[in-house]
Amino acid sequence: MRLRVEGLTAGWTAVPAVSGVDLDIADASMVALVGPNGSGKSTLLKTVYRALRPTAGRLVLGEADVWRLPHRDVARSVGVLGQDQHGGFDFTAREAVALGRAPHLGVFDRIGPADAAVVAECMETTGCAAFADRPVSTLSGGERQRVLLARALAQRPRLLILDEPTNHLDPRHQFDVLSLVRGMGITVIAALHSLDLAAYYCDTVVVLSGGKVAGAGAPDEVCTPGLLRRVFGVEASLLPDPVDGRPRLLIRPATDSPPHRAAGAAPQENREHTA
Ligand SMILES: Nc1ncnc2c1ncn2[C@@H]1O[C@H](COP(=O)(O)OP(=O)(O)OP(=O)(O)O)[C@@H](O)[C@H]1O
Repeated sequence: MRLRVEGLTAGWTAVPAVSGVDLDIADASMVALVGPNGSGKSTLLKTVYRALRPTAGRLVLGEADVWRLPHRDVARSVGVLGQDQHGGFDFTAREAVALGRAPHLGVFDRIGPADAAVVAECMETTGCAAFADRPVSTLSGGERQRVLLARALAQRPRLLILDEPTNHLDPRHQFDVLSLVRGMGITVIAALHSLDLAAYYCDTVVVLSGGKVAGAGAPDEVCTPGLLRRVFGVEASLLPDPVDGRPRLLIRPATDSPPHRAAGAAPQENREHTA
């Protein structure tokens, strides 16, 4: 589903956290939203899934203004894995994932066999089936993250919003989650802290800096050493992956960063005591 962001301004105080943002996100594309801490990534995503009303501008999903659509229509179209979601700690993992079917049920409907099949499939593809009957409160951070993703997928969204989806995940599960959503043929917008994963998996990288778009486009157009130095204060090299040729980003500290201390070296102030 195509999403157009037009002159979007939003925030929490008189000073907007994002301002004047224009983006045109193509149907079925995978977009990484990157930027330093506090640059406005979550704020922007919240305006899309209607957790924060913009103070100016529009979000057009397909042909409709997101903020004029009935709440239920948005819930049916937009799946969310948010940064501060809880996911039903009192429920089992299967029950928590089944909550994703709610927008598709009538007020008095109970989950039917077709819904149960969707829930089972989403748990399987996200690797949650093994702990389907365990209470969410007993799961590890990474297991819980996968349950929340399964719940978002159980909505069968046409736009999937992921706010730091790789948080808590080991490397294998980070790859699995991003490969999975990339292969679904739906529009995905993911706030990511790993610039390397952003470049490797996404069609488009959007860089936010101070609430404004500092760059947007294909990874090799946007992830340039100059832009990444300016926005993140790091040195970066974009190289083709030696195996599959896709873009990889090597990041190192900027030359003016505090000096790197060798692993295992005692901090200066402790040395006298340990000598
Ligand atoms: N609920 C809130 N109330 C007040 N200010 C907020 C709130 N949420 C975010 N902010 C502020 O808005 C700005 C943008 O925050 P936001 O969470 O969008 O950044 P982010 O790019 O997602 O950051 P991070 O990478 O640290 O998650 C920050 O200055 C932040 O302190």
